[in-house]
Amino acid sequence: MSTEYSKNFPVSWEELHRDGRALAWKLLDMGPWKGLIAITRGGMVPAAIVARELNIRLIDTICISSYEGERRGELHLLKGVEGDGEGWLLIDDLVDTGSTARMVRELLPKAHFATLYAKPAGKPLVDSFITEVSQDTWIRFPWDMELQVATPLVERRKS
Ligand SMILES: O=P(O)(O)OC[C@H]1O[C@H](OP(=O)(O)OP(=O)(O)O)[C@H](O)[C@@H]1O
Ligand SMILES: Nc1nc2[nH]cnc2c(=O)[nH]1
Ligand SMILES: [Mg+2]
Repeated sequence: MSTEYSKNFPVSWEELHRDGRALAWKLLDMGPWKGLIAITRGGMVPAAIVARELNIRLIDTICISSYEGERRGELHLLKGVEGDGEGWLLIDDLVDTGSTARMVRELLPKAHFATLYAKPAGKPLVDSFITEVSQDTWIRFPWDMELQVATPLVERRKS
Protein backbone atom coordinates (compact mmCIF):
# COMPACT_ATOMS: atom_id res chain seq x y z
CA MET A 1 0.00 0.00 0.00
CA SER A 2 1.34 3.48 -0.78
CA THR A 3 2.06 5.85 2.15
CA GLU A 4 -1.03 7.90 1.23
CA TYR A 5 -3.22 4.99 2.33
CA SER A 6 -2.45 3.57 5.77
CA LYS A 7 -5.71 1.68 6.37
CA ASN A 8 -7.54 -1.11 4.59
CA PHE A 9 -11.29 -1.45 4.24
CA PRO A 10 -12.00 -4.90 2.78
CA VAL A 11 -15.50 -5.39 1.36
CA SER A 12 -16.89 -8.91 0.81
CA TRP A 13 -19.35 -9.81 -1.97
CA GLU A 14 -22.13 -10.01 0.64
CA GLU A 15 -21.31 -6.59 2.05
CA LEU A 16 -21.12 -5.11 -1.42
CA HIS A 17 -24.50 -6.62 -2.31
CA ARG A 18 -26.00 -5.25 0.93
CA ASP A 19 -24.56 -1.77 0.27
CA GLY A 20 -25.76 -1.87 -3.34
CA ARG A 21 -29.28 -2.68 -2.19
CA ALA A 22 -29.10 0.07 0.46
CA LEU A 23 -28.18 2.51 -2.32
CA ALA A 24 -31.12 1.26 -4.40
CA TRP A 25 -33.44 1.89 -1.40
CA LYS A 26 -32.15 5.47 -1.21
CA LEU A 27 -32.73 6.04 -4.92
CA LEU A 28 -36.11 4.29 -5.11
CA ASP A 29 -38.31 7.34 -4.55
CA MET A 30 -36.09 9.80 -6.44
CA GLY A 31 -36.97 8.37 -9.86
CA PRO A 32 -38.33 7.62 -12.35
CA TRP A 33 -35.00 7.30 -14.12
CA LYS A 34 -34.52 7.35 -17.89
CA GLY A 35 -31.73 4.85 -17.39
CA LEU A 36 -28.47 4.19 -15.66
CA ILE A 37 -24.89 5.04 -16.60
CA ALA A 38 -22.13 2.96 -15.03
CA ILE A 39 -18.64 4.44 -14.71
CA THR A 40 -16.28 1.67 -15.72
CA ARG A 41 -15.00 -0.44 -14.44
CA GLY A 42 -15.69 -0.09 -10.71
CA GLY A 43 -19.24 1.16 -11.21
CA MET A 44 -20.38 -1.88 -13.18
CA VAL A 45 -21.11 -4.32 -10.34
CA PRO A 46 -22.86 -1.68 -8.15
CA ALA A 47 -24.79 -0.58 -11.28
CA ALA A 48 -25.96 -4.15 -11.92
CA ILE A 49 -27.25 -4.43 -8.34
CA VAL A 50 -29.06 -1.07 -8.48
CA ALA A 51 -30.48 -1.76 -11.97
CA ARG A 52 -31.89 -5.07 -10.77
CA GLU A 53 -33.57 -3.51 -7.72
CA LEU A 54 -35.00 -0.51 -9.62
CA ASN A 55 -35.90 -2.58 -12.69
CA ILE A 56 -33.79 -0.40 -14.99
CA ARG A 57 -33.02 -2.07 -18.33
CA LEU A 58 -31.44 0.83 -20.21
CA ILE A 59 -27.78 0.91 -19.19
CA ASP A 60 -24.91 2.87 -20.71
CA THR A 61 -21.28 3.38 -19.70
CA ILE A 62 -18.82 6.19 -19.29
CA CYS A 63 -15.37 4.67 -19.63
CA ILE A 64 -12.68 6.39 -17.57
CA SER A 65 -9.37 5.17 -16.21
CA SER A 66 -7.08 6.89 -13.73
CA TYR A 67 -5.55 4.55 -11.14
CA GLU A 68 -2.79 2.03 -11.75
CA GLY A 69 -3.09 -0.03 -8.55
CA GLU A 70 -3.00 2.56 -5.76
CA ARG A 71 -1.22 5.22 -7.84
CA ARG A 72 -3.36 7.87 -9.46
CA GLY A 73 -2.42 8.75 -13.00
CA GLU A 74 -3.89 11.07 -15.58
CA LEU A 75 -7.62 10.77 -16.23
CA HIS A 76 -8.42 9.22 -19.58
CA LEU A 77 -11.90 9.44 -21.05
CA LEU A 78 -12.21 6.38 -23.27
CA LYS A 79 -15.94 6.72 -23.99
CA GLY A 80 -18.55 9.34 -23.06
CA VAL A 81 -22.33 9.55 -23.52
CA GLU A 82 -24.48 12.15 -25.27
CA GLY A 83 -26.69 14.70 -23.54
CA ASP A 84 -26.54 16.50 -20.18
CA GLY A 85 -27.60 13.53 -18.05
CA GLU A 86 -31.03 14.87 -17.06
CA GLY A 87 -33.13 12.04 -15.59
CA TRP A 88 -30.18 9.62 -15.65
CA LEU A 89 -28.60 7.85 -12.72
CA LEU A 90 -24.82 7.81 -12.72
CA ILE A 91 -23.20 5.04 -10.66
CA ASP A 92 -19.64 4.47 -9.49
CA ASP A 93 -18.20 2.32 -6.72
CA LEU A 94 -16.55 5.20 -4.83
CA VAL A 95 -15.27 8.76 -4.82
CA ASP A 96 -11.79 9.30 -3.47
CA THR A 97 -10.05 12.57 -4.48
CA GLY A 98 -13.12 13.47 -6.56
CA SER A 99 -11.21 13.78 -9.88
CA THR A 100 -13.32 11.18 -11.68
CA ALA A 101 -16.50 12.69 -10.22
CA ARG A 102 -15.45 16.17 -11.40
CA MET A 103 -14.96 14.90 -14.93
CA VAL A 104 -18.30 13.07 -15.10
CA ARG A 105 -20.13 16.03 -13.58
CA GLU A 106 -18.72 18.25 -16.31
CA LEU A 107 -19.84 15.75 -18.93
CA LEU A 108 -23.30 15.15 -17.39
CA PRO A 109 -24.13 18.09 -15.10
CA LYS A 110 -27.80 17.10 -14.65
CA ALA A 111 -27.33 13.41 -13.81
CA HIS A 112 -27.84 12.12 -10.26
CA PHE A 113 -24.44 10.83 -9.16
CA ALA A 114 -24.49 7.93 -6.67
CA THR A 115 -21.71 5.81 -5.19
CA LEU A 116 -21.48 3.12 -2.54
CA TYR A 117 -18.49 4.64 -0.72
CA ALA A 118 -17.19 8.18 -0.32
CA LYS A 119 -14.03 9.71 1.12
CA PRO A 120 -14.14 13.29 2.49
CA ALA A 121 -12.43 14.94 -0.51
CA GLY A 122 -14.92 13.48 -2.98
CA LYS A 123 -18.06 13.53 -0.82
CA PRO A 124 -19.26 17.03 -1.83
CA LEU A 125 -19.38 15.89 -5.47
CA VAL A 126 -21.79 12.98 -4.86
CA ASP A 127 -25.57 13.26 -4.60
CA SER A 128 -26.12 9.93 -2.81
CA PHE A 129 -23.78 7.45 -1.12
CA ILE A 130 -23.94 4.78 1.58
CA THR A 131 -20.73 4.64 3.64
CA GLU A 132 -18.01 7.19 4.33
CA VAL A 133 -14.43 6.07 4.96
CA SER A 134 -11.43 8.22 5.90
CA GLN A 135 -9.17 9.71 3.23
CA ASP A 136 -6.23 7.48 4.23
CA THR A 137 -8.26 4.28 3.73
CA TRP A 138 -7.92 2.07 0.67
CA ILE A 139 -11.12 0.20 -0.11
CA ARG A 140 -10.57 -3.41 -1.20
CA PHE A 141 -13.27 -4.66 -3.54
CA PRO A 142 -14.17 -8.35 -3.73
CA TRP A 143 -13.29 -8.55 -7.43
CA ASP A 144 -9.70 -7.56 -6.53
CA MET A 145 -9.28 -10.17 -3.78
CA GLU A 146 -8.91 -13.93 -3.37
CA LEU A 147 -9.18 -16.28 -0.38
CA GLN A 148 -5.84 -16.95 1.32
CA VAL A 149 -4.57 -18.70 4.43
CA ALA A 150 -4.28 -16.07 7.18
CA THR A 151 -1.06 -15.84 9.20
CA PRO A 152 -1.83 -16.28 12.96
CA LEU A 153 -1.70 -12.98 14.88
CA VAL A 154 1.18 -14.10 17.15
CA GLU A 155 3.35 -14.81 14.13
CA ARG A 156 2.44 -11.51 12.49
CA ARG A 157 3.59 -9.66 15.64
CA LYS A 158 7.06 -11.27 15.39
CA SER A 159 7.71 -9.76 11.96
O1 LIG B 1 -12.18 10.08 -6.80
P1 LIG B 1 -11.03 9.56 -7.58
O2 LIG B 1 -9.71 9.88 -6.92
O3 LIG B 1 -11.06 9.95 -9.03
O4 LIG B 1 -11.09 7.95 -7.51
C1 LIG B 1 -12.27 7.23 -7.74
C2 LIG B 1 -12.18 6.40 -9.00
O5 LIG B 1 -11.04 5.53 -8.95
C3 LIG B 1 -11.44 4.20 -9.26
O6 LIG B 1 -11.45 3.98 -10.66
P2 LIG B 1 -10.13 3.63 -11.51
O7 LIG B 1 -9.72 4.84 -12.29
O8 LIG B 1 -9.11 3.02 -10.63
O9 LIG B 1 -10.60 2.58 -12.58
P3 LIG B 1 -11.47 1.24 -12.39
O10 LIG B 1 -12.84 1.68 -12.02
O11 LIG B 1 -11.39 0.63 -13.75
O12 LIG B 1 -10.84 0.41 -11.32
C4 LIG B 1 -12.85 4.13 -8.73
O13 LIG B 1 -13.58 3.09 -9.38
C5 LIG B 1 -13.40 5.49 -9.08
O14 LIG B 1 -13.94 5.52 -10.39
N1 LIG C 1 -10.08 -0.25 -5.04
C1 LIG C 1 -9.96 1.07 -4.84
N2 LIG C 1 -9.82 1.88 -5.89
C2 LIG C 1 -9.70 3.20 -5.63
N3 LIG C 1 -9.52 4.23 -6.48
C3 LIG C 1 -9.43 5.35 -5.73
N4 LIG C 1 -9.54 5.08 -4.43
C4 LIG C 1 -9.71 3.73 -4.33
C5 LIG C 1 -9.87 2.85 -3.22
O1 LIG C 1 -9.91 3.23 -2.04
N5 LIG C 1 -9.99 1.53 -3.54
MG1 LIG D 1 -13.49 3.63 -11.46
